[in-house]
Parts: sequence; C-alpha cells; structure tokens
Amino acid sequence: MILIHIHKYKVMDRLIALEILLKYKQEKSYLNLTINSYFQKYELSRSQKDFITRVVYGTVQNQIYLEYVLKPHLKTRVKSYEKMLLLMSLYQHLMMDAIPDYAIINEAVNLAKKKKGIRTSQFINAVLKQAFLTEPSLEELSKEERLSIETSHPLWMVKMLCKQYGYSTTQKICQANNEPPLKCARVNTLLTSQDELLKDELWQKGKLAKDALYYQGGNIAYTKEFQEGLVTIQDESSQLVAPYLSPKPGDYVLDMCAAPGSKTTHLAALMHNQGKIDAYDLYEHKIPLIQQQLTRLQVSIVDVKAYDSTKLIELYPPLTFDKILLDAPCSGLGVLARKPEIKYHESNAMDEIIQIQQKLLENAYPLLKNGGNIVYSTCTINKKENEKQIQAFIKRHPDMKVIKEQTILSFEYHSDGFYMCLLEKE
Ligand SMILES: C[S@@+](CC[C@H](N)C(=O)[O-])C[C@H]1O[C@@H](n2cnc3c(N)ncnc32)[C@H](O)[C@@H]1O
Repeated sequence: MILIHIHKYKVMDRLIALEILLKYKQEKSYLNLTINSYFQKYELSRSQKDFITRVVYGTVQNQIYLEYVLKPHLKTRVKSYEKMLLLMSLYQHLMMDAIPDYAIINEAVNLAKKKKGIRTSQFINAVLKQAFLTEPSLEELSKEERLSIETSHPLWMVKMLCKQYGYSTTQKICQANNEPPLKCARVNTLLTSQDELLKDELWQKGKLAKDALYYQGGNIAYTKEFQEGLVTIQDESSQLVAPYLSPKPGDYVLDMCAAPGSKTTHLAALMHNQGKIDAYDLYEHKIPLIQQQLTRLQVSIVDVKAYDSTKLIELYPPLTFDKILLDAPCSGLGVLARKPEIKYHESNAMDEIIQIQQKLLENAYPLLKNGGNIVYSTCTINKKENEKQIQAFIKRHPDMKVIKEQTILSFEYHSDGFYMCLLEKE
C-alpha cells in the first residue's frame, strides 16, 4: 500500500486518473476493474476516490464531445499521453463547475513537465488556454450527427438506434446513458425480507422489481447486509429476468450463461432453494465468482461448471430440463451508463455475438422438456440481438411460441436497458 502526503493530493489524484485512462486506452481494460486495482494499490480518501472516479468515467463517457471540442486546436497528431491529459483537463473545465480554470491548467502543466519535459508542458498550456476560450459550434451538423457528438455516442450507434426506435426515443436513451446509475440491490429472500431491510432508511423500495432496494449510502459491497448475504448487487431490470421464468421448488433448471451468478442465485431464491440448477459459463476464471455468491447467499442447489454452452447438447440427453435460462452474451448497449467504454467497441463485434446467441438458442431447444419454458434475455436494446433473434428462432422451431416479451429502455426507470422473452415448447 502506497501512502500519499496531503499536499500532494491534487497532483496525485490527477496522475492516478491519467494512468487509469491510459491503461484503459492501451490495454482496452474494463474501467471498473482498472479503477479498483488502483484503489487497492494506493491509500486514498473517499473524496479522492470520488474525484478520480468522476474524472475517469466523465472523460470516457464524453470522449466524442471532448475530441470534437479539442480538434480545432490540434495542428498535428498528438501522442496518447498528451491527448488523454488534454481530454481529461477539458472534461474538468466543461463539466466540473467547482474547479477554477487556472487550477486545471496548472495541474496539467505540472503533470506534463514531470513526465515529458518543458516543451510538452508548454504545448499543453497553450492548447488548453485556447480551447478553454472557445465555444464549439454544432450548427452545421445533421440531427443525428449532433446527437452523436452532444451525447458522445458513435454515429453508427445513433443511426442504428434511430432506425430501430425513432429519433426522439434515441435521444432519451443517449441522454440517460450519461446519467449516474442508481445503486440497486436485490433482497435475498432465502435469508430475510424486504420489509425487514426497509427498517433502515438507507434502503428504499425499488420501482420496478419486487425485491429491489435502492441504497442511499456508499458502496453496497461494504454494507453489513451485503456481507451477511441479506442482499446482493443487481440492477432492477436484471431482477425481472428470473421471475419471468417462474421457477418452482423442485424444478430442474439449466442456466446456460451464469457468471457472475446474479440470476442463478435469484432463480434459487424463487425455488426456495429446492430442486436443482445446473449452471455453466464459458470461462474457468469466472466460476469462483459464481461460487462466492452461492456461499454468501447460502444457496445450495446449484452445480456450477466451466463449459461452452454452444456444445451443451453433447452433455445431456434430449428433453432434460423443466426450464432454461439463456441470459446471453450481447453487445451490452443497455448498460452504457455503467460501462461507457462499451460505446467504443467495433460495430462488427455484434455480428459475431449474434451467431453465438443463435448457437446457444439451438442448444437450449432440444434440452427443454415438452411443455417447458425458456427465458432468453440480454442487456442490450439492439433489436437484431433481441426480437429479431427470437423471430428467427421460432421460425426454425415452429413448436416454440412466444408467451411474452419486454424491452426496458434505460430512461424509463433509470435502470439498465434489458430485453427478455418467455418461450414455451408445445
Ligand atoms: C450477460 S452475462 C451473464 C450474466 C449472468 N447471467 C448474471 O446474471 O450474473 C453472459 C455470460 O455468458 C458467458 N458466455 C459467453 N459465451 C458463452 C458460451 N459459449 N458458453 C457459456 N457461457 C458463455 C460470459 O462469460 C458471461 O459471463
């Protein structure tokens, strides 16, 4: 653990924020994991952690807009270090009211001088002074281009969403994606009740899911309720998925894509911890994450293994399961408020994912008993991975029918965007 002296706070906070941003850029790492690894390395106060988190997330969340503002002030290509330092300084200038401009410029110049020398620091100083004085114009742009830049969503994504949902819904989605997400937990009904937890006013009743609670304090993972297994962290939209399958005590259930186990443990709670759940995830390293949840929440009916669920038909005879949950890997376009870095993934990554989703569905079908149910869900709002994927599936299998389906958009309940569909086999 590295200790930091008080007078170095400001420069140190920005240095850490910059290092996290550079690591994210160079290694394409997940922001939350990278931030956590830095918070474990350094001893930081709550306010330092809040500042670093805000600058890192804010810079990534608004990257397209910040680059647009910066562009007229850069005559040549700049290296990653300089570019990131400029973007994060610009973010503080445009979106963090409390910090005076001279302080932002001073800190940026100091960082540049230490790492790259006097010439770079002079360059940073000149570009920031110019950029802070000018107001960018979006007048000449089309409606879609303007939305893309104002809300920092790639143009291909804005166009795709406009085609699927229309402009005004897309605008609401993009704006909601830039708002801080609510802190939400699910009550573990195996150990306690919502009424019991609501006695503490830091917990408040959710709006959308039956067992949901919002938390008004800091990190839910540090609460006594979390550590005792009375609650688990899960967004409200995601909490609708397991009840969609209506699992009953005694059912034999397959959970095809289970890590980190939020829905597996929810299924078990709805089954009163009676019956059997076979849970799989492709990645060996994710299996302990599921096991930790099972232990903490005192769930004992789940058998977890690492396996490729596009080959599950090789493991079981046909017609094995009463119910199947396929919470499929997806483009993640419903969770951009939590994971803004997903916005910048290549658009063609979706084509590959659509093929995998299809293979997973093809493995679910023969393993389901006649009269049994499948819930297919994703945390994306891309219709090609949702409604269209299911339409193609039931065309291939006319004995499957859609009982109900639902899409939740992020602005409706200030929760994750989600799709879920309940299917039944004749
Ligand atoms: C949306 S996440 C599942 C979230 C989980 N159901 C929950 O509620 O905590 C999708 C998961 O699918 C897994 N996955 C991707 N491809 C897979 C495959 N071929 N077989 C099994 N799991 C896969 C990923 O590792 C990821 O953990």
